[in-house]
Amino acid sequence: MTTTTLPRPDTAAGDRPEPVLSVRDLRTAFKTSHGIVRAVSGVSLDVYPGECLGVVGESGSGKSVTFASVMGLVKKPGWVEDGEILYRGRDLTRLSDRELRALRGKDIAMTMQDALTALNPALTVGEQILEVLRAHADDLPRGRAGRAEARRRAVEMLDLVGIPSPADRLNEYPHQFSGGMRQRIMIAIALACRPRLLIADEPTTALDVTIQAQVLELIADIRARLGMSVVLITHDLGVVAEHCDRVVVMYAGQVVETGPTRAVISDPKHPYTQGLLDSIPRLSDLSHPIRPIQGQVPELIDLPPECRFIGRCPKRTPDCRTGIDMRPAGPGRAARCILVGEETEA
Ligand SMILES: Nc1ncnc2c1ncn2[C@@H]1O[C@H](COP(=O)(O)OP(=O)(O)OP(=O)(O)O)[C@@H](O)[C@H]1O
Ligand code: NI
Repeated sequence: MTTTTLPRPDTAAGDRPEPVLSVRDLRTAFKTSHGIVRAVSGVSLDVYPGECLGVVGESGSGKSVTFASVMGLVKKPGWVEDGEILYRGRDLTRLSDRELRALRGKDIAMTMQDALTALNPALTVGEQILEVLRAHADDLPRGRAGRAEARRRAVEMLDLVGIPSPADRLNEYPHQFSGGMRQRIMIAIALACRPRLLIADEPTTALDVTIQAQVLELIADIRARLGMSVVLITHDLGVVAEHCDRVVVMYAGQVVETGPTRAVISDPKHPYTQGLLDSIPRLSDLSHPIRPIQGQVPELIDLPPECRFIGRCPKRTPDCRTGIDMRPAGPGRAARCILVGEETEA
């Protein structure tokens, strides 16, 4: 398939700076006993300085694998087959493990979907933050002064994420914290070296609604204070609507729609995005009944070239069998649907 050229985001407000992160035509696969699972097939996206980008899609659409690829954390039987991952102009797919380790935490940090398994149960939260600081903070003095300074920063981080009495709680283990607090701790660890880019993978799935809102507010607040970019991975378009400047909608390992959040939500161009909207009570037009998208995500093995949404699409036509690349769909927008061009011309 040809390389997808994404339109630049709306530049009406002035020229956009260069993206912090540019993913181009990324392909990541897993070898399984059933065949090769193509979890990510040709994903392209950009993250701009200071923005919050939402990445949304149902379970299994390839959100986590896309960003595990960015972090160089895809493990066997998986591998990155092809594509470019440009971080401030450097292609991360060409870096050695050592160079990638140096970058992780310091430049790009990711909080994992499952806070309990991502934290080390055998180390206190203080030790885990100090580990990151020791590995990356090159401005720390040597010896005792350095240790004291690292500790001070660890307390500051726990305080920043809203953990009460941070100096005391530094010496506690992950299991001594609630689910919401563990998510905060993971964010504290991720932020310890003040990365330029934070990738938050489903930071709120396991949390109750009030705590969810708190964690998202916290990320927004820190983003504003530290001026970093955030990628918020979620299956909840409602979360995207509230917190993200732009959105990337993924389906079956591909990007199917991208654009400024407000534009995409008020006028979705891809039937899958429309389907996601209709399945969310808060966002769907209340004059229509709320309905989940019928059918299932196709198995990602030996997929034909046709549109991957064809089996579930209420608007499918015989032409959808040929498959399609992303098409421009308005300022800063693109969608992978043959109806897009026709609609604009009509
Ligand atoms: N270790 C693995 N072995 C085989 N296939 C895998 C593996 N990890 C992921 N996959 C495949 O990649 C697909 C995409 O997974 P991914 O975790 O990226 O989805 P996701 O969009 O993050 O979903 P969720 O919302 O459930 O987190 C999965 O459906 C699965 O088929
Ligand atoms: Ni995931």
